Amino acid sequence: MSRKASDNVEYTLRSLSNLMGEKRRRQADGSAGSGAAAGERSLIAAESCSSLNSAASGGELERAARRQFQQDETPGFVYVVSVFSALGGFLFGYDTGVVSGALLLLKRELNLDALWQELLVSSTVGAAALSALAGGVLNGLCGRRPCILLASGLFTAGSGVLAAARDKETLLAGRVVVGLGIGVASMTVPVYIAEVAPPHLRGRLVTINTLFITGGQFFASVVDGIFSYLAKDGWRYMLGLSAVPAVIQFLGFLFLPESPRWLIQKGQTQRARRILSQMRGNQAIDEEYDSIKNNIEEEEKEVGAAGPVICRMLTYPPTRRALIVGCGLQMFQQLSGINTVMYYSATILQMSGVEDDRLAIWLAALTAFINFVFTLVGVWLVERMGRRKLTLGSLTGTAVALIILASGFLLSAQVSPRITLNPTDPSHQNSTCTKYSYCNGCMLDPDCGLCYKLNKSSVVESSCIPVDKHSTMKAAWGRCSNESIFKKEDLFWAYNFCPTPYSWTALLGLILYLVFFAPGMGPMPWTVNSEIYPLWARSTGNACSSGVNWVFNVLVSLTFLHTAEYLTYYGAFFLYAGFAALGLVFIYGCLPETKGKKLEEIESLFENRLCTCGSTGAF
Ligand SMILES: O[C@H]1[C@H](O)[C@@H](O)[C@H](O)[C@@H](O)[C@H]1O
Repeated sequence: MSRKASDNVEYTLRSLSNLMGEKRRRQADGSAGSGAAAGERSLIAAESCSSLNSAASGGELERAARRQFQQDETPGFVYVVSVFSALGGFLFGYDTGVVSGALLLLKRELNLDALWQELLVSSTVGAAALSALAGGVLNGLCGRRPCILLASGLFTAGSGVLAAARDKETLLAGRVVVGLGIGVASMTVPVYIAEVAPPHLRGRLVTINTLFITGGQFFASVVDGIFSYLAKDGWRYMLGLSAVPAVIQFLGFLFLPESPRWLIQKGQTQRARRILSQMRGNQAIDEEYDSIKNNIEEEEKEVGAAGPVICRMLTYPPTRRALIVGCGLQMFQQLSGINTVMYYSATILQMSGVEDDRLAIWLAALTAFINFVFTLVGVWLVERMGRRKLTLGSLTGTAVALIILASGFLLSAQVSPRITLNPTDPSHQNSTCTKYSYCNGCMLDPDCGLCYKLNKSSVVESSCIPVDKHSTMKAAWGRCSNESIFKKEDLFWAYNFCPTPYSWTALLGLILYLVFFAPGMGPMPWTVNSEIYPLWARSTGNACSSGVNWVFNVLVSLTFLHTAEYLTYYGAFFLYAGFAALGLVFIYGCLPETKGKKLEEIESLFENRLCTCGSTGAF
């Protein structure tokens, strides 16, 4: 740095600290009239900014100084608004997570077959995909606040219908309504938080939404655990409980404000100014307000306002690139298999030697807890490491963990115990279970399980028997058909897994997977999408990318069992590892760093050709 430049920097920092001292003094005096003070503050900000601009390392320094200037000034109101919005994330997590436990009870009480169970799970995710897409139009037309109110209204209505349902058709209707709420919330909440947050806190506050998603999933698994002991009507509590946070959010948002950025776009400038200054406390808002306003005007000049937003997005290169990056991130999040791993976690843990089947539901809670705690690590890291490094690091770890997980299944398959006994079915019914000579084939058949004894640690006297239709915890007939008797006789029943000495490898893979996935690949796709689109394209961009997330969520979960049947479990997890590796290449090449930038500055990051980020030397 030249002498002149460093003098300049020093001068700038000194004047800034003087200004801050001055400002604090004035606050303590409490003497300045608010109007005059605001005017002065604007001048101060303008002055500090213009001198900063002339500094040698201009942009970077300006941002650092601005951050310092603003750090302890963020009013609590921004946090309150963010937490109330993130209740949408909590409901998203709760309602997607709670259904597995509820189904265990429902299938017995309402005699649900496999198709209906599948319908009750996928209808919600399918409805979420559709409403996330429709949410783009609603957000653009009505604003963020009415959409959040609509989502919490849908959550409340849906949980009411579910709790009171008398038949499976009503249950299906309730699950669809809840799904519609999830879709709208999943695309609106991150956008709203990003628009009200100051730049230096934006990543952290939006990531809190994902923390609430994983928190909701964890809470759901605990509720599932508690109410699973209540065989009659336990599911009503499980499904109905989400009405509580939904009502709280609805009531809260009756009093919370609209996004100032949306208001400026709609020409409601007075209201926007008032809300912005409420969000920024005693800081000068003129600079931010002007930059948002100028940006909107420039965007309209550059891109025009005619035609559907999605067409304008696709024909304007920076937004087209942002859309590819946003949708790609969401696609790779789901293709890395998070929801399969979560869903399958109880079995993986059982494989590793946990024998008590009652524990299965609590083991799922443990997995959800690890996911939650490590999302918290993401909240802590996002403003330190930045989005790019965090996502790259997280996906690398996720890919390695998937390879370990897959190897665990592979090793287990290779030493899969032989089936030594072939007892005949007392009712002489035809079953596929008798055709398997190794446990591995028996475990992959959803209709069969392994009944065996242990001699030291090796499996002896093993047979592949049809599973009981009402409970996967016991066999339909024979030695393992009565839980209390077979446990006394030192017999074991394995459904969906094979007892092998390598099971711990899968357990290690599972834990590593969550530890790496949760801080980065879990939250970053949502966080990055909330900030990479210019205002005119933000609702549509987020609607599309959330839609992609939900569509791939359905695809991956629905195809898992078939994939496992064709490729076996280790094949399925190697496939996810392959997707994660592809995702790494994509993210390395295409994801720019958005940390600390104003939303209005981010568009410029997509001005260069797509996938040139890796060549700029930024990790
Ligand atoms: O970011 C979230 C989070 O990682 C959840 O745990 C997962 O279930 C969702 O599919 C994902 O979108």
